Amino acid sequence: MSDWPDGYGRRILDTVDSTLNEAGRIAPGLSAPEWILARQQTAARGRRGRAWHMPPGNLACTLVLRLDEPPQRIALRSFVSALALFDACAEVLGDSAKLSLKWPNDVLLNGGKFAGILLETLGGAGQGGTVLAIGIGANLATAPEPTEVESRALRPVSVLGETGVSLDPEMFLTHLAAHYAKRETQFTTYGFDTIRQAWLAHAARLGETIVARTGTTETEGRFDTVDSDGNLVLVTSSGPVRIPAADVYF
Ligand SMILES: O=C(O)CCCC[C@@H]1SC[C@@H]2NC(=O)N[C@@H]21
Repeated sequence: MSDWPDGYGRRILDTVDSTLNEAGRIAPGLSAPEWILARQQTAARGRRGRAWHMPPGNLACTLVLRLDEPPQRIALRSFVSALALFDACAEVLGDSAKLSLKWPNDVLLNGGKFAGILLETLGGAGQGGTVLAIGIGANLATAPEPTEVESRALRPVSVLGETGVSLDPEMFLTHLAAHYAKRETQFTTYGFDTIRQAWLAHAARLGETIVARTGTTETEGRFDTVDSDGNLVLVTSSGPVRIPAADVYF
C-alpha cells in the first residue's frame, strides 16, 4: 500500500518551526485534508507542553483536516491516527518488529517509545467546521537519550537502532498517508467500534496493572479496556474508573 491516497494534499518543507504551527497557518484556506512533512523542525512540541526531540532523519508531519463533527468525535482521531501509524510500521518492518500501542496514541517498538502523536484543534479557521491538526513524530533514525525524557517515561527507541532498517521519512509518509486514508474511511463508514477493536488488538499491557497520571491525580488499576468514547478504563480497588486524559506509566 504505497500510492498516495486520493483527496489528500501534501507539502514537504525543509525547515519549519513546527508542522503543527504550519497547520495553523494554512488552516484558513484549507479546502481538503493536507499532510505537511518537515525535514527539520526548530521548535517541535510534544504532549503536555514538552519539547519534542527532532533530529533530521526522523519523521515529523502533521495532517490537517476540516471536520464538521462534535469535539468528542473529532478527538477519536487520536486512535485512528495511532492505528494508521501502527499499520504503516507493520507494513514496512514486517515481522522483524514487535509493535504495540500505548493509550492514548503512542506507538511502541520492542517495548520502547518510538512515536508519539499530538492532536490540536485550531481556531480562526475561516470556513465552517473545526480544523484538526494531527502532529506525528516518529524516531526513524535517532532516539533521544533516556536522560532527555521524563524519568518514568518508557525507553525511547528508533527504528534504525532496534531493527537496523533505514527508512526515508518521505517514503514512510506515503505509507502512513495511505493507511490513514483507509482507517479514516473505516471510521466514517463503520464508526468507532471497528477502530477501537483493532486498537485493542495491539494494546500494550491490556489486563495488566498500569498507572494513569494527570497533573493532579494518579490512578493505579488493571487496564480493562478503552470504552466507546476513547476513555481508558482501569479497574481499581474501588471499582472501574474511566479516564479521559492522562499520561500512562507501566
Ligand atoms: O509527546 C508526544 O508523544 C507527541 C509528539 C508529537 C511530535 C510531532 S513532530 C510533528 C508535529 N510537530 C510538532 O511540533 N509536534 C508534532
